[in-house]
Amino acid sequence: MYADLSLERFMEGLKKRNPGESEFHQAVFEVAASVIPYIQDNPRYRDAAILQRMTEPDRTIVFRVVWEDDDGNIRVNRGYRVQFNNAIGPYKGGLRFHPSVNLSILKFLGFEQTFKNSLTTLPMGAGKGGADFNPKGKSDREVMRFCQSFMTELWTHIGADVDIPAGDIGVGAREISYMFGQYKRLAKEFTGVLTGKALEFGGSLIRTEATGYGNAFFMQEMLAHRGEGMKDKTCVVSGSGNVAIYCAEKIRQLGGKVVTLSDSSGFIHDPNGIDESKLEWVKDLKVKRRGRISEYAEMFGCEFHEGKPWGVPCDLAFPCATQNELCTEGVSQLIANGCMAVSEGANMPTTVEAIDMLAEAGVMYGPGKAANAGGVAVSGLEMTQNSIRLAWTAEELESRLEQIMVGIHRQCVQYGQEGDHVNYVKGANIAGFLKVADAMLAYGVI
Ligand SMILES: NC(=O)C1=CN([C@@H]2O[C@H](COP(=O)(O)OP(=O)(O)OC[C@H]3O[C@@H](n4cnc5c(N)ncnc54)[C@H](OP(=O)(O)O)[C@@H]3O)[C@@H](O)[C@H]2O)C=CC1
Ligand SMILES: O=C(O)CCC(=O)C(=O)O
Repeated sequence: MYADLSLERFMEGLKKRNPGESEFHQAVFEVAASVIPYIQDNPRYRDAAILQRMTEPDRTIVFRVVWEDDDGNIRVNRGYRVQFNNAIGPYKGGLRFHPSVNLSILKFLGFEQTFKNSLTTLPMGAGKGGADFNPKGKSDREVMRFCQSFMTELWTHIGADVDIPAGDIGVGAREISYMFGQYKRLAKEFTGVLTGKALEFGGSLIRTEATGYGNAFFMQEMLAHRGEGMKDKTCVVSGSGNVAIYCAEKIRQLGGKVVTLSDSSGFIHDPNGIDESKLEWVKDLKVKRRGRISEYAEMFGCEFHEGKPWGVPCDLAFPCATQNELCTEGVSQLIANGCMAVSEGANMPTTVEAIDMLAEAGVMYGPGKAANAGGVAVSGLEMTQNSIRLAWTAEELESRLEQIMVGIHRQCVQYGQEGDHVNYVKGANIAGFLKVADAMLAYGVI
């Protein structure tokens, strides 16, 4: 029935079934382009319609979230959980609170999560959720009331062996704590139903750092594969949230020099490098005071510019803010300045056309589903620790994280080697696909 499976026909069908979901189309296109040729060579996946099944979420839950602001106004938001695929473990993936959140964005994120979680080698399926709620400018009490209302609706759909949400944009330790407290109250049970929890109630050391650290480890592996290292490399990092901050921290520890950070208002350029004490100041600014990155320029006497940081000369680039933040214009600047490699901390930060340009220019490119898998990997380790009711040390966890990132790099090389270079997109997509596809084949037609 699917003997004539072609990328064009597949994408045509997908767009027809999911109209207007441009981010979801983009994420599927990127995977299908490398996986369809593999499926054609391995017809058991084609005949079982595995890719068609993998691109349809198991289910999508959409709900109203009503809460009261500090002035007594009743506010209404929309909440979601997309339970994408549980072939290799319970649904697992973050929650995003941002005004741009819609079904297209959550489906792209849930789809990517399927491959990412498979690459970690841990038993985790894929899900993603969130709400079009904007935590910016809200008081702690407002955020608490929103989180409690959100969880009041979500809690019956999740569970420690069913679906385990975590953080993403706009959801950090504060939000996870409010949601965990409400889950515990409603379910009358204390289980590891969320990850990214505080240490006092079942959280894991290194989870806060994991995505950013993992991204720096992945870059280190790509460089080592070419006989290079991080030492003395000038690095451009975008974002100034959880992923960006800890990516910058690990880059510095590995000997690189980070010269930019950004937020949605613009970027700072500090040619002297963002050292440890400046980074501690940024953590306080972003996590406690919830300020803007422009304040860094005032504090440390450097430049602040509107726009994105890709025009700043660098050896290495780390997009760590959001989807489609690195377009053809930014990639042209990176290439013109001699950038050697891009490693994605964010999910799908580089557009399809920009990825093609990087490949043509021979710039190494680590896609997010491989390079930022460290966060969900340590979430998986948090689940393990919750199950055995033990807490591992930071050293143990960081070493496991590094080994997982080395293993992901190895899988990319195994499936992505093309002549004398590695196609990391192809490698990550095929390696991630195989484990999930084989599990789905084993289950029969469900
Ligand atoms: N947290 C995790 O463990 C993981 C996160 N990721 C991905 O990493 C990325 C960053 O997440 P995280 O650091 O957790 O989120 P945070 O909310 O902690 O930080 C997000 C950062 O990105 C900036 N940003 C958000 N939206 C935009 C936009 N439209 N344009 C420009 N800048 C923007 C924010 O700036 P501002 O404050 O101005 O909005 C902020 O600096 C996301 O793509 C996420 O999906 C991937 C794997 C795991
Ligand atoms: O830790 C998790 O479960 C989720 C991390 C995440 O949302 C992601 O990998 O994009």
